[in-house]
Amino acid sequence: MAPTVSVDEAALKANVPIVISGPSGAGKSTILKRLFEEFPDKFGFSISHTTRSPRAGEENGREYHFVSKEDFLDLVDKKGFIEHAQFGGNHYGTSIKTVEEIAEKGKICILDIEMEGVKQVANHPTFPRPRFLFLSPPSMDILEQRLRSRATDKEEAIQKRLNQAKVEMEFAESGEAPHDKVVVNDDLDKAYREVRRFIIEKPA
Ligand SMILES: Nc1ncnc2c1ncn2[C@@H]1O[C@H](COP(=O)(O)OP(=O)(O)OP(=O)(O)O)[C@@H](O)[C@H]1O
Repeated sequence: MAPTVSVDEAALKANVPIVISGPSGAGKSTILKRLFEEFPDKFGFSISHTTRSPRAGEENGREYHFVSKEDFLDLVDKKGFIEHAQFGGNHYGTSIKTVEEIAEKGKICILDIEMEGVKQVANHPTFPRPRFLFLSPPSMDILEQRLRSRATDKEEAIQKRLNQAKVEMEFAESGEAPHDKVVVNDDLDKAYREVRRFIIEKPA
């Protein structure tokens, strides 16, 4: 058994990371963009590791930390990822070190993670529990309208996202979900204020 990587618990407790999740199209990017614009120095957005090759214009350490499959799997063994997954033959993961370095700079790390990753973070053996925020669309119909008007996906991709959204909503409503707060993104300004309050105001 490989030894597990060490964790800077003090830094992660002083600046508790925030995990934001929610179906594709719920508005996570829109709300986070606003938050980073309003507070340019307060947050860090974690950069993932991947085994896929860099695309033209991508830089190691900017879009991703590009690593070999061997190094990736070695870090998996050492429990060095708070969550990781495989898509299309490539591995992707969020390392403890990346999140920790943001906390050590006195910033709050914001993690935009999908449902399976959320489960892994919540069940990680050594990583201190972050705070979990779920962003929900007001309804499936409105989610569908937003995905269509975003106009970034083909029909098949939209159907896939909607099916996955149902699974995510069911999980969020189940007792197993770790979410500390659910924000419904109906009116964008209102949802933004709720997200900001949750993120900025630490729990008592
Ligand atoms: N409250 C809102 N009212 C109307 N439209 C909204 C609202 N919030 C977000 N949108 C729009 O919905 C679309 C989806 O939002 P966004 O891309 O931020 O979702 P996301 O959760 O980041 O999705 P993904 O996980 O696929 O990146 C965008 O076109 C955005 O402008």
